[in-house]
Amino acid sequence: MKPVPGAASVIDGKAAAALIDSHVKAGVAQLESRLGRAPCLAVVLVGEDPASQVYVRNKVKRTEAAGMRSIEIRRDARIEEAELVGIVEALNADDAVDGILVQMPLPGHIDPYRVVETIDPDKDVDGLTATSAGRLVQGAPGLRPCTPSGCVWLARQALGELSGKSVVVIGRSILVGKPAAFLFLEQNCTVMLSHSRTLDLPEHCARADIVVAAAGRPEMVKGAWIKEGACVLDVGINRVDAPEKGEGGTKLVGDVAYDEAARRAGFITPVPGGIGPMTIAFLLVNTLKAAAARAGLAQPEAIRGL
Ligand SMILES: Nc1nc(=O)c2c([nH]1)NC[C@@H]1CN(c3ccc(C(=O)N[C@@H](CCC(=O)O)C(=O)O)cc3)C=[N+]21
Repeated sequence: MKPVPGAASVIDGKAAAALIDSHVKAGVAQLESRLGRAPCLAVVLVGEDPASQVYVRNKVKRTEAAGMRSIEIRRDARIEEAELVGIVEALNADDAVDGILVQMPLPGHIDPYRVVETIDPDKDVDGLTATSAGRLVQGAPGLRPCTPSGCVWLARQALGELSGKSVVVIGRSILVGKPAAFLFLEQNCTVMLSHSRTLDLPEHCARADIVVAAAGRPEMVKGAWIKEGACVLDVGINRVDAPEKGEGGTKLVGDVAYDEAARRAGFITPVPGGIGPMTIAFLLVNTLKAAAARAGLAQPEAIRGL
């Protein structure tokens, strides 16, 4: 792909995710006979948050479409921490379960760290446990967080070899910002990890070949900050009021002021239809990887390099 000045190529995350899903499906077919069963992802959803319900439904649908087994465990928001920990322990002990995802956020009376740390690191398809984070930092084999994996994959599609490129990551969350910094470092990028206390963020962005916006603040990254031709990856998914859609209307926007940024960027991901679908694609990739690794089998050819 070649950038056109003044008109960014819009990265189609849905199409990219569909391509990765098809590789996963082929990989499942390659692995299944040696495994003697389908790879299996278990999703645990606590409470009734409507956005979470949508994501979980999408995950289940795409897991099954790729030929994998899906287990969905739903519990009332009043569940006690010990019971939730018990559910995770049972999934750890179940040899037919390859991946465990506990949907965040959890209700306030539950310590998310305690629950996450219960997950067997070899089944940690979110890459959220301290063990997975340590493996990433050390460059050791392990499961990597899905959203940052999607960011790196799309940046490689857009820009090719990433070695030496400068990256500004905005946001230092455990699930996205911090692992994104280390995954781009693994690609030999020069990484700046910025956050709410960073001074002169526009000046840092102006030098970045790749901007990863993951602060959770609607449209905070302005078009004028973006270097001509840069690759802008918008991780934010913010539901905001949209009075133009009538009373009570809402819409989804990212962390990037899209229209402005698209006039300067070489490549940009939209919201929705950008990074979001890639997150689920890499969740499926991780489930397949976990299934192979746990069985002591080689990674299926179809997902090599993912
Ligand atoms: N343990 C855990 N792991 C997660 O990975 C995790 C989580 N908890 N809690 C919630 C967030 C959110 N998340 C999304 C995944 C896909 C889309 C996605 O595919 N969005 C579509 C549709 C958006 C829409 O229309 O609502 C898009 O951006 O095009 C969005 C959000 C994963 N999360």
